Amino acid sequence: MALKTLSAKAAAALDRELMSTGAFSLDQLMELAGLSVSQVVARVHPIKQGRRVLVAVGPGNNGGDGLVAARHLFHYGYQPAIYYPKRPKNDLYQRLVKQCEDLEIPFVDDFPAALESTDHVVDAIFGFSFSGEVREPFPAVINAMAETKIPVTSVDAPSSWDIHEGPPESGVGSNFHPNVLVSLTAPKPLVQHFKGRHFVGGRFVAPSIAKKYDFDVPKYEGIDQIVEISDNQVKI
Ligand SMILES: NC(=O)C1=CN([C@@H]2O[C@H](COP(=O)(O)OP(=O)(O)OC[C@H]3O[C@@H](n4cnc5c(N)ncnc54)[C@H](O)[C@@H]3O)[C@@H](O)[C@H]2O)[C@H](O)CC1
Ligand SMILES: [K+]
Repeated sequence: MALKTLSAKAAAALDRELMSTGAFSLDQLMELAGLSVSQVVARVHPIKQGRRVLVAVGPGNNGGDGLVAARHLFHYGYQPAIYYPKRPKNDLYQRLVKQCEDLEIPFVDDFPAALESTDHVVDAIFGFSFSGEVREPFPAVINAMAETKIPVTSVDAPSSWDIHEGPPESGVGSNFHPNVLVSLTAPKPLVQHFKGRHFVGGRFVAPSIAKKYDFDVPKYEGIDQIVEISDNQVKI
């Protein structure tokens, strides 16, 4: 099966469709997206390789996926820590933070310092709504993720990459190549520039909606929320 990519515009429209005609709430979609991310981390970084996972959380829904993933990882036995410098006031994010606080997951302020004591990193800073040049305080975070030897799993997009064109030619993000990518619902065109392990997650799209948006739902096995795919399965 050839997996088609979704443009940033189509991915945003799909999200709106799932929450209107699809009758999902944002909480539900984010829970399933974050659950997929947690399953990918557990698959690529089994707990015996180290329990500590640093989750970098951005200001939008990509960040929300990261908060959900941190909660699930805690319940699997990992020791997550969360870097969340820009916190919107909205109720959904506040509830996700409270759920993590109740688990005593630490919130850290100094991302480069936190990188010194972790075994894996989740990049949940920006997803399909990222555009332009990376604004403060995120350039130092992207640079640190680009330079570290610790494996990085990016949620939906390597943060700072253009959703269609991939890594910027110069400046922040030009040298950022995460080890693992979890595309949510469908890969975005930037995957043609991505060389690491690639998974699709977000097992919630009805066939009728996928057909309307002209993409294929990958074949998930059993009860898995994720499926690993190879480069030659993706059609740009
Ligand atoms: N259908 C699904 O699979 C679902 C996907 N989800 C995830 O949601 C993101 C998209 O979320 P959205 O809130 O639209 O945007 P982002 O998180 O990508 O980013 C918006 C956020 O970032 C700020 N921003 C944008 N550009 C910059 C910049 N250059 N510098 C600094 N800050 C920037 C902007 O102001 C916003 O605050 C998708 O990728 C999935 O990960 C959902 O969970 C639902 C289900
Ligand atoms: K990301």
